[in-house]
Amino acid sequence: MTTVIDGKQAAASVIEAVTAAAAALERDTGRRPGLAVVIVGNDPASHAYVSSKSRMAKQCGFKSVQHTLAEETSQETLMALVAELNADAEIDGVLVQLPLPRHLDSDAVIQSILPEKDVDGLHVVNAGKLATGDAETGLVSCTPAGAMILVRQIHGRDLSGLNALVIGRSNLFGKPMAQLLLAANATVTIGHSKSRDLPALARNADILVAAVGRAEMVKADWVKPGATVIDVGINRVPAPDKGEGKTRLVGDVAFAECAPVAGAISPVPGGVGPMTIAMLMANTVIAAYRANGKPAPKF
Ligand SMILES: Nc1nc2c(c(=O)[nH]1)N[C@@H](CN(C=O)c1ccc(C(=O)N[C@@H](CCC(=O)O)C(=O)O)cc1)CN2
Repeated sequence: MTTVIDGKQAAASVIEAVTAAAAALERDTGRRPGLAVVIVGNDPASHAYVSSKSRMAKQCGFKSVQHTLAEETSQETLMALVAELNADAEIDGVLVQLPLPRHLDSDAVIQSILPEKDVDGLHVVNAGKLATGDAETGLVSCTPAGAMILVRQIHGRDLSGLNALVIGRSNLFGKPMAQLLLAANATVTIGHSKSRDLPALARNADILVAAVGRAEMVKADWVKPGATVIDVGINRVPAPDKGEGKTRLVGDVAFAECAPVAGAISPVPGGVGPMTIAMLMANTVIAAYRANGKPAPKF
């Protein structure tokens, strides 16, 4: 029987623990964790994600600040805002929603966030700490951290002897996911658009993580029987059955055909997606504990 991994339930458990940790910090220090979320432009999906982040931060008992900037915002204005948030003692976490409009240099903006406030885990200092195994002082990118919690539900903390394939090599997901799997002792391969035979690599994987951004690309004959399949894709495709112009959300994995072959599989929606926001809250509470000189909770 295939296990369908419930990301909403896992996210709810993380949020419960974050809320308790935030309340304990406020009791001890009189300070609540503070999260600032910055969005530039008009992308409707990004606005929806940012609203969820701000709402969830409030629900967790944080000070929650949202900065909504116009599409034509200059690099200087955005960097000045990040500098202001870096200097704000009430703000523990700064997140700039991606993607930014094309005229802006995302990397320069992300690298200007103080590493200790980089709750997206994208600063080179945090990426470097992850790569060198420093889990104690760094911050890990939210989606891979969340995906790893789902993997742990199935396999526990030690992945010794298991082959893992991560399809995708982005800084936001593929690279940190591979590092987390490696740190848990898996034998890790990173596949991407230039890999010679992705289906063959996938068939060798006990843990198959798909983050390619191509709707339902992973087919049933890519999946090793009994494998754990983690789908990180978020693709909107036309859904004429729902009415003209309507869309539905699908992952990078063809769920209906892969589920019967897999041992465990995360759905889209309701799998990794909800974990992204939960882990952002976890990173913010971790940053707040550290800023107050207290040992940070683990998630
Ligand atoms: N600065 C960042 N930008 C972006 C990140 C990020 O981690 N940091 N990730 C994505 C978008 N994202 C959060 O920002 C995100 C994506 C998806 C979900 C989610 O809960 N998805 C639901 C479905 C939601 C829907 O119906 O559209 C699910 O999969 O169940 C949360 C957050 C890019 N930008």
